[in-house]
Amino acid sequence: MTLTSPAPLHSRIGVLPGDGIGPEVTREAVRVLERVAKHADLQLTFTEGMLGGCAIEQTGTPLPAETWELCKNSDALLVGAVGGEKWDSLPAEKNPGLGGLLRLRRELDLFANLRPGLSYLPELSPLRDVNIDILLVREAVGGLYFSPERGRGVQDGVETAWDTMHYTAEQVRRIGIVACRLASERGGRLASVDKANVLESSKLWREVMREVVADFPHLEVEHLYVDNCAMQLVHRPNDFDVIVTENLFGDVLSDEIAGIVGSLGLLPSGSLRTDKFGLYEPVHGAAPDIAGLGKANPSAAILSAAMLLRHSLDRPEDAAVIEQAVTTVLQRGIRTADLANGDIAPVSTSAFGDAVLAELDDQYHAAAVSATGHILST
Ligand SMILES: NC(=O)C1=CN([C@@H]2O[C@H](COP(=O)(O)OP(=O)(O)OC[C@H]3O[C@@H](n4cnc5c(N)ncnc54)[C@H](O)[C@@H]3O)[C@@H](O)[C@H]2O)C=CC1
Ligand SMILES: CC(C)CC(=O)C(=O)O
Ligand SMILES: [Mg+2]
Repeated sequence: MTLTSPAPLHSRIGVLPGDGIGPEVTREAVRVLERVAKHADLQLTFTEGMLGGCAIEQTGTPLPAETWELCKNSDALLVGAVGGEKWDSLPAEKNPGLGGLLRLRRELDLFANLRPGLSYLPELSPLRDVNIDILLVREAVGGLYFSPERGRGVQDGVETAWDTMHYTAEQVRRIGIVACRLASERGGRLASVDKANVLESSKLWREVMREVVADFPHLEVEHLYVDNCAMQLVHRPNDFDVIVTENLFGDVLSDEIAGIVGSLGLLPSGSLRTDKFGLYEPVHGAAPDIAGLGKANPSAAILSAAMLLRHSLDRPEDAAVIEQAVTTVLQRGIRTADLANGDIAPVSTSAFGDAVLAELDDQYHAAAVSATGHILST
């Protein structure tokens, strides 16, 4: 999707690896971008910053001022993941998720969180006959995660906690328009997901979405309650094209889509606004259960780097080369532990990255050869 002006020739990438497997998978994504830069004559500079639990340990806050400066002085951000048991129950401003990553998305107004779920290899799905190409469009700066009223206390003698789901019509409208435009560029089908039989915020969501889709009469539109959508995704996954939904529902449904594709390690994301700036990160979290073991699948991080090239740097061809390289490596049976089965011995995170780099070299070499005809003279 093109939202505005061309990217500069030299681009500054802010890298926030975060916690758990974040640094392991981000390292592979940076290696891939460096290799693409070499082949495709791109000038990229990478500057690393702290976000999340690692930042709390060093500075006492999940989003330190230096990180904020780095973000403001970058053309795009590559993020790993944040969080861990040690910090997850800290109060909002100290919490790696809420006070770190979510705050960053919100303060940078990165409202359009695109989460593509693609059957890179249909056989990886735990379901039969699945071949999906779903784009989940998640509203990312409103809703329950940014409750204007949240809290905990004793009310009428009863221990109580509360969060409030809050949306303005304008917040719904702008994400709705993005989703309709994307659906128009893709398969022409849109599912708007809410819980309008119960929630006031969802009643508004549905009313506004009905108004928005009226301007896109060529789209085939369905409005689904989120519980039904969760079921339909398993029942008829191939029927979905673009799904648009609010923040919490999108968070949950994107993990479900990852499960349908075959692993959380396969789903990338990009959080965009109306200029070229974007934040790119895997859908998965910090996975403390496998952190430091070299077991993490770096595909989601690498594919997020591809999204960065496509959406922030106007390099769709290079993005496609990365996506093809990841697909080819998976097809060759080179897989990390989350995707290996009895017949396939798993490779490490960095070995998977090496295989993607080798594939990139092959693809760029083949493209150069076919452009010059050089192969005929060797
Ligand atoms: N975007 C972010 O920064 C997110 C952070 N989190 C944080 O991450 C921590 C763990 O949360 P969980 O609910 O366990 O979610 P998670 O996404 O980290 O892990 C869920 C399951 O998927 C596996 N998994 C995730 N990514 C993988 C990869 N690349 N390769 C192979 N397996 C992978 C994990 O090993 C785990 O079994 C928590 O502290 C949570 O707050 C959770 C979700 C998103
Ligand atoms: C910090 C978490 C709420 C992030 C998350 O799970 C997500 O954005 O998918
Ligand atoms: Mg999530």
